[in-house]
Amino acid sequence: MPRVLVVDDNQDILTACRLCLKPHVADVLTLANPTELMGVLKVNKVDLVLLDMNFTRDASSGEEGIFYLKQIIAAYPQLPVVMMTAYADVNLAVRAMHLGARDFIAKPWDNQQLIDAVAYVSDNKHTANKANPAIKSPEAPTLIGQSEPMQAVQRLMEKVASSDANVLILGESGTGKEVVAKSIHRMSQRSQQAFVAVDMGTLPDNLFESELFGYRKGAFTGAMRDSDGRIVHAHQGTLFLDELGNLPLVQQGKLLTVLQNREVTAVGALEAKAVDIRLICATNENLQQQVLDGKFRQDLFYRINTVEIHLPPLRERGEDIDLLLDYYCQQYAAHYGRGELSITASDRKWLRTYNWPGNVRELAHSVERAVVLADSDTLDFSQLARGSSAAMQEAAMPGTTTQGTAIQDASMHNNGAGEDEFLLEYVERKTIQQALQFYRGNVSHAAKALGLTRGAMYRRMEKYGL
Ligand SMILES: Nc1ncnc2c1ncn2[C@@H]1O[C@H](COP(=O)(O)OP(=O)(O)OP(=O)(O)O)[C@@H](O)[C@H]1O
Repeated sequence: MPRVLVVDDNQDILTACRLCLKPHVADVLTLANPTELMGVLKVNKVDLVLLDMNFTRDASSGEEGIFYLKQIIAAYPQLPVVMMTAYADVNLAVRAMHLGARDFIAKPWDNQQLIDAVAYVSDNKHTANKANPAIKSPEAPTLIGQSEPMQAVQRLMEKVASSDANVLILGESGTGKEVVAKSIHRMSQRSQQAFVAVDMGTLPDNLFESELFGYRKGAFTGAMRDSDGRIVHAHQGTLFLDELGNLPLVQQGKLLTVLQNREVTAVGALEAKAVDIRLICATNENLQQQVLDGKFRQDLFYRINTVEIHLPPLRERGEDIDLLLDYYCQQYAAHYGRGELSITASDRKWLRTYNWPGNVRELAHSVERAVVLADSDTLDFSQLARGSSAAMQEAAMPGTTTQGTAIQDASMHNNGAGEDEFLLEYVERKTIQQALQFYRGNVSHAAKALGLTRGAMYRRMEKYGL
């Protein structure tokens, strides 16, 4: 049973959470002052954090909640965080989940919803959100792909795996750079050692050194014990630095020193520690151009790109689209306990020509959504098709595809990549469901709480089959 920390500056909410959760979890810790959050996490073992979005200092923007969420994720990437939002905060909930919150619950909730949310996240604590798992588990999904460009990638991976050469993986977002990194690790002689992934894109500047190099007790306020950094964790294994293109120049210099000397000095330490790591980096930026623009150090670039692997975008992988559709259809059908599901020939034809801006990640999410929403044993991709034509229309004539309310506003900001769309729909559906449950099925009350007209509410209920 999990130990839960509830962070909210409203004492009534803390008391209500404690009373409601106590019989269902190992322990409930409560904290009214969020500035003490990181200190509390340092000295208490906690399995889940329930974090309010809106603190009184900054009552309505949610920025403070986002700020604390980022802090937790940077310092404790595996710790699940469930955000507590208000009904109108659909945008914020989507943003928080993008940043790595595992789930959200909208206020006001009824007790069962709170208990269910905590139980769900603790049961699924290993199914990490994409933005969250900075130290990622080494079980890599199979790299699916038979197309000519993917066969070339496979051949290169096999060659490079047996060496200790540094590898730079380049490709658009969602093309599978992390899957490739994990596969190389698995095929390498280091496979029995750690695979440590660090998302440089979400690592705050001020935590760069302490996270990567570690720190000694007393090195700075709050450093209450010695801590090894991620590089030491990866000793004898593989260190995967994701989103390297975003690293500021000063930090590039520090990283280069470690790579050159093959040793790290923890913050506050007098002596360096020798490390033996295999380095794999990934980025969707054009690093060569960044070198030319003076944004990326040339010496670091040469050190990390001993072997470069270019992952082609999904739209250039031809028959792989069919393979991936089948693979994910099977996976999700099994996961959601559905029987055999199929995709019509005409849908397949369209899916082969769709340009998949979010690449394999978008395909996986689209199939998952279609499986979840399937009313028959044939998957329906019309939502994806509608989304893509709306996005094209929006690109051609901005402003023509959007309307008014809080919930509709949220979709305006998220009409781009498939992942955003998926999260938005998840958040929207769950918020509506929760409001209906809270108001015991009274549509008018729920619609009012959500800031929707009854018509808009019914349209959404129909869309989500509620
Ligand atoms: N060839 C593939 N076969 C099966 N699954 C894949 C493949 N490529 C990617 N995926 C899946 O697609 C999703 C995105 O992959 P991954 O995170 O490796 O992409 P990425 O290029 O690292 O993205 P980003 O640049 O956004 O970090 C994951 O769920 C991954 O399992």
